Amino acid sequence: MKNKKLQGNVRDAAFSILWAVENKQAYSNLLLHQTIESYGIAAKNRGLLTEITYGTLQHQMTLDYYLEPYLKGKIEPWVKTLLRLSLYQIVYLDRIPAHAVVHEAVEIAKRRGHGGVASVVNGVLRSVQRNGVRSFNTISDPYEKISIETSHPIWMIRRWAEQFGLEKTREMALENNKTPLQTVRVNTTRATVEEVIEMLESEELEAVPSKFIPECLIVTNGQPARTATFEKGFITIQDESSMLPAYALQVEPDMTVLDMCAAPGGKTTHIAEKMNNSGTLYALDLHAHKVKLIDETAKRLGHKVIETEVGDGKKSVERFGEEKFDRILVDAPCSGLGVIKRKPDIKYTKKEEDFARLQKIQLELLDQAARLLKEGGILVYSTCTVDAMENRGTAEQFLKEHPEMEKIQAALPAAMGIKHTGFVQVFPQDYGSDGFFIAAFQKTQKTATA
Ligand SMILES: C[S@@+](CC[C@H](N)C(=O)[O-])C[C@H]1O[C@@H](n2cnc3c(N)ncnc32)[C@H](O)[C@@H]1O
Repeated sequence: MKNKKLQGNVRDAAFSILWAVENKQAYSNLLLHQTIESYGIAAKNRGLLTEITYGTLQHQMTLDYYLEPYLKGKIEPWVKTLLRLSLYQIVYLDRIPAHAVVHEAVEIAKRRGHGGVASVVNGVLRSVQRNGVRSFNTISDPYEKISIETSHPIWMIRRWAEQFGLEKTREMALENNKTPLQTVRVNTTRATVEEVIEMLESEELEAVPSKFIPECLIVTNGQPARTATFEKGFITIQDESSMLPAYALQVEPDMTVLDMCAAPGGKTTHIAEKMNNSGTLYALDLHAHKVKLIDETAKRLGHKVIETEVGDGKKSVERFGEEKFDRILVDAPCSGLGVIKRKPDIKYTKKEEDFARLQKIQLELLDQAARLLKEGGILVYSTCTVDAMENRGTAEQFLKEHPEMEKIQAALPAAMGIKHTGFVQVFPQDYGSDGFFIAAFQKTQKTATA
């Protein structure tokens, strides 16, 4: 394939992102921002670029199922990528005329390949246009049907169905293909929710309060990250589920708190707000470049209690000593299956063997946290994933290994109406937020080895 990009062209830009995701295992969300810059995509076309890129990734397996009967012989992988993104527009986007999609695809095929490739692309897309796409009704296996219909790998569907049932799995997989809500957290140390709504309105955005979390706003129109309200530190971009750990921690001013896996600092800064900026809040992360992001956000928001550090949570007893903290959050590195809506590439890059490896890391981090915690202190373990082994399995294993720790009910906002027995799995379809897991523990006695 020739590397002949066409500046300013939305489809060519989408193609280059999708090809890099597939070919170089690049992350779509990071690439999207870079590509908007490098291609010089006009502001009015950015929404379309996002829609085509994410939509094609979200529906990739479904698109392949639709394409298969039309592909004769061997086809180069990049041509398949081009066909997927073109078919996505024909099948899923009503407002774009099919002939325009075919024309653009043929132009890209000519520029990046040659006349022969262009004629294959033209032939396939015109045949689909004429004959339509096949239905899922001929797929008799229920797991395979959900897998193809919602474009999730079959192992993931089987695994979820075994853990949560087929119906819940289907609901979750369908939800994962929806556009995520845009939510922001109001910096309550600086302004009230009402004041922030007014500020956003004065910048021509529309925002409504969430039904579940008092400081959460749902932005229904506009880009909050590009506002003065954001720049001046009145809001943080954060998913609603990610606002739960700061509640579960039950922090109070003047406490000593550790956020063990803190970057980029979404939860650290929320905890600082709940501490009303009084006390000490250590924010640790393994990666220096990510710790910088916590510093930047804390500065923007005007938070003074946060002490950032680059360090390995697995060695944090060595660093801080035992029984030092009133509260600890372990927002652990995880498989991320709760954020598929935002990062659809996760569906295709995760492997089933990842869960055991992640569980091992999480248990090591939690083990350190138990030792760092003062008697009577609270530890919250959270992940942005939906997997029973990784979440509940880790929490249960942790309790087995730590008789000094007791499971307690996570203190979550009452409006969420969560009836739980100590561990909370939020599914993406429950509130339209990310899939998320929270477990809270209290230390009932000193660590035996202390
Ligand atoms: C789920 S993210 C944390 C998100 C963060 N709590 C927030 O709300 O913005 C997990 C983080 O754990 C960090 N991490 C991974 N292994 C770690 C370790 N051994 N010690 C400390 N941090 C680690 C990663 O760099 C990553 O930033």
